[in-house]
Amino acid sequence: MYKIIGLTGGIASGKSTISKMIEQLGFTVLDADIASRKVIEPGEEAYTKVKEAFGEHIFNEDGTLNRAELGNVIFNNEEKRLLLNSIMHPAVRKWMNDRQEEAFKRGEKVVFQDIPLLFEGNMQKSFDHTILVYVEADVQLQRLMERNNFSKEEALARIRSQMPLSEKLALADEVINNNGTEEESKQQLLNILKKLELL
Ligand SMILES: CC(C)(COP(=O)(O)OP(=O)(O)OC[C@H]1O[C@@H](n2cnc3c(N)ncnc32)[C@H](O)[C@@H]1OP(=O)(O)O)[C@@H](O)C(=O)NCCC(=O)NCCS
Ligand SMILES: Nc1ncnc2c1ncn2[C@@H]1O[C@H](COP(=O)(O)OP(=O)(O)O)[C@@H](O)[C@H]1O
Repeated sequence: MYKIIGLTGGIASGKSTISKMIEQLGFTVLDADIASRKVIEPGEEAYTKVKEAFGEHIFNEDGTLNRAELGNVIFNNEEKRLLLNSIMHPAVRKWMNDRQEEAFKRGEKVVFQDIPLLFEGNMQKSFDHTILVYVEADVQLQRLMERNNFSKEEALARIRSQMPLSEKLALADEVINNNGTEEESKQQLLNILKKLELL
């Protein structure tokens, strides 16, 4: 039987950190952030649609997406964010599902999908299990400001565009509390994978 595991959290909660650990154990992890970069390369369908919807000013002179500019637009304007989501998310889902099929054809039995907006998109039914990477709000803010060199306002605008992690707790099957050290989180991950009989 094939298994599909959803890994989620919030911005800077530690999804990539946990994803790396999962990959080191030999599993395939598909990353929705990578998918969202692929589907907006020049020539792709989402590229044309985003250009029509948002205009030339969010693109660089070489035609590539100016990510900082589009980020400034959508993290400060809910209507525009939902518009971008409506263009990007079907393309991201298709990219992820195509890669997943390839992994299963290679003979893999389990695939993880790292999706920041899994619960916002009400996608839990598509997964056999969901794992939430959780941190307290103050830790999330601190780590985001440090990782991206964001001001408090820039960081809060991004955090507030997502469902609070405290609300995601009730929706997840399994939780990794990533407030502590990476080693502590790794131990929690191993326990969950053993419980799910994946190790
Ligand atoms: C707006 C955008 C161009 C900004 O690009 P960027 O500055 O390079 O930022 P990233 O793509 O690395 O995104 C940073 C984080 O913002 C959050 N984020 C991205 N798009 C978001 C959205 N539409 N709504 C809420 N949060 C979003 C994610 O949590 C993301 O990843 P992380 O949790 O792994 O840190 C880009 O985020 C984008 O294309 N977003 C739309 C696609 C999307 O919804 N992606 C999320 C996964 S499907
Ligand atoms: N347990 C931890 N202790 C200290 N720093 C951490 C821990 N987990 C993640 N980080 C750091 O916090 C930031 C956000 O983690 P990251 O894995 O990039 O989150 P996400 O993929 O959810 O956005 C990164 O700079 C990362 O190195």
